[in-house]
Amino acid sequence: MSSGLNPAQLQAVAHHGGPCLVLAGAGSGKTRVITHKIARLLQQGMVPERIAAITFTNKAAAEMRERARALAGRAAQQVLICTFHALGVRLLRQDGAALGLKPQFSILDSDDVASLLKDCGASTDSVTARHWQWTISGWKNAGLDAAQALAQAGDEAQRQIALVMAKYQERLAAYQSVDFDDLIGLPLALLQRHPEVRARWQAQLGHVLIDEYQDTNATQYELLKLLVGARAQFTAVGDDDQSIYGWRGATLDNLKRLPQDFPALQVIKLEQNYRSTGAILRAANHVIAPNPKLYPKQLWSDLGEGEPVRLQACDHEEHEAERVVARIQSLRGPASGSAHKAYKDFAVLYRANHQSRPLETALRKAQIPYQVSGGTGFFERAEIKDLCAWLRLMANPDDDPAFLRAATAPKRGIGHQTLQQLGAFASQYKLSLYEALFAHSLSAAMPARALATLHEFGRSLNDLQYRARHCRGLEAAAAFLADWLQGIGYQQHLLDHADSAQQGSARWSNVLDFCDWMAQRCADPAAGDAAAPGRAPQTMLDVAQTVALITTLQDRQQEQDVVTLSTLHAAKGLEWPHVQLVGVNEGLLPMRPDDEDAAALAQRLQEERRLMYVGITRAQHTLVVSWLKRRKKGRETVPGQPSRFIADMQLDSAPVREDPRAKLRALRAEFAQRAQAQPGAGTAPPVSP
Ligand SMILES: Nc1ncnc2c1ncn2[C@@H]1O[C@H](COP(=O)(O)OP(=O)(O)OP(=O)(O)O)[C@@H](O)[C@H]1O
Ligand SMILES: [Mg+2]
Repeated sequence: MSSGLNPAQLQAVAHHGGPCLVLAGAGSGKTRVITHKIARLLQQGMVPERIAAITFTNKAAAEMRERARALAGRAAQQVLICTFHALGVRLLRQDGAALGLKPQFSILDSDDVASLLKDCGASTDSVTARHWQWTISGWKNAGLDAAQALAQAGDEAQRQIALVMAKYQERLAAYQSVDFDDLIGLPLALLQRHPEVRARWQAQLGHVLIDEYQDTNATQYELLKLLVGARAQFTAVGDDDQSIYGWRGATLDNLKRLPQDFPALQVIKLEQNYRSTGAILRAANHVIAPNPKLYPKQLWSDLGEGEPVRLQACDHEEHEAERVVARIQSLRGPASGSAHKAYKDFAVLYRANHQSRPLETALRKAQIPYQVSGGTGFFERAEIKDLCAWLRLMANPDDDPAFLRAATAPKRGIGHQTLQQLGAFASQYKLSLYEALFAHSLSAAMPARALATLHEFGRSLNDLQYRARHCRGLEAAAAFLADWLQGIGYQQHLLDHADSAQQGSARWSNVLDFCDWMAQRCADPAAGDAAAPGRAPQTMLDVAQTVALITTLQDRQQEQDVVTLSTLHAAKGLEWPHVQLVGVNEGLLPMRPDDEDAAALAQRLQEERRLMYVGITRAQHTLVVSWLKRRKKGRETVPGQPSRFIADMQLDSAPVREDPRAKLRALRAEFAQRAQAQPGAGTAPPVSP
């Protein structure tokens, strides 16, 4: 079990009888320490239920469970491996009664919270409402209740928010509901106020392990302290350079506090990176260098220099997406070749969710299977599926699944029964639904009113198709799209069916984004189409045909071998052989809100820099970084600048000669491992700093 661990990792795994912190850079095997330590504890006879391992995401938890099972067999399945929030649920379901919470309490998601806040008097304007929601969440994360928030409110606006918070908390209690912040805050209150519950949990947990410790927030830290108690049997692993959740209240102070709060803390540093080639690691080290150092560390790799990191300047998002696809296709090589690579070896990472849309479009066109991690894929969104159904029908009126969806999105008086009757008629005469619509004998098969609504739908489709065929140029396209959406009342439909104003406007903004893309495709190059210079203008019908092509591909969701598209945040802790970072532009990464003061901005930039570091260090063998010469800003297209982080990577710097100490370290590690393998061997020598 100790095989595949270097001496420092082994030291962390073997450390027993007190608190342990592994502090190390990306790819140095911190997560590996956790899985091996779970296995070691089980091997030493600890009951699985007494071990808890806390990860940052459900995905990371699933992966850790899998790895632990591979190492330790079935016993690992009983180990509690979950996120802080899932642990909170466990605590509350088991012992929440002490706080007046029934075991079957419900958990509100962010949209539920938004609408409940609105009921409690929060602003109905979506931007302000979001600000209120964030403020309340921030207070709750800082451990403040409504009365404390009111007492420390700096101005009238804050007082208003605190008053709404008080109502909101009352309603939550009345509805037996909790929000995400409560999943940490309430268990903390539970353990603080009820010594007998606290003692029981402390006795139950033999060892607690925490991955990505740098991203815990103050409340999570307090909860952890109460869970481990004075015995402090825990192992935390983390990297201050990868702290990327400051915006959600995570604080690096937790790293500083650990040695103060636990004087017996054993700190172990890992320095060898097992993930990335020298070229990739060097770029990562250069990028993070300007940030202030909490704990200095020097990462090295003996995987060789590898391929240079490639930089690409792209004309615009679509161009970038095409190059991403081309690279995947060329690296994958012929399916039969020895160098053939799987789709799952590739990841494309970006700063913000909305950046997935052009990538998804290009991957679909090239029939490359992908999954969007950390969010819903653009083409999976209900509103985009609705619009695509209409477009598919314009391209091919005989597309029955599209007919069924478009006929009811939005609802226009065509009921379930009418569609069933139409379907029965169509299959009897071997017609498509659309063809059946205009068949003479249909009138005998269905009531006149139903027939009239169906005919009206058919006529509006015909009309759209006719207009789409003749629609060319940006202005005509914009007018076509506006008329279409207005004609079917789509914006109202979204607002009526959203759980909150915020959700409705987010969906509408996706629709507008999609419309922008379509309009650009129809743009007349003579009119200066910035997004697609040199491309022939298309009619709206051509665009509809492209959409039909890319959205009717068979559903590849179930496939395992897929390219990953992910935000940088959701990529934390993961690794892929081939990584492309896209949209590495000033204004995108670093992302820059306008309304911050200088001090906040400096903090923000440090966090964005860590995010870039996280992105680079996901790559094992190859890394491509691209930026856009023209990028979208809201609804406009503006000239793009490469991110400052690109210059900081110093891609043209000569490869440094391998640190001569690296070889010595590797030798020493090998020696230590051999010594371990010898019967009767002593403990591993301590690792030099
Ligand atoms: N001693 C080792 N020998 C061989 N491979 C190792 C060793 N330690 C770690 N690895 C491998 O290196 C890669 C990175 O390890 P791991 O994911 O545990 O690093 P990490 O420090 O948790 O990274 P991150 O900071 O990105 O979360 C994994 O593929 C892992 O299997
Ligand atoms: Mg990790």
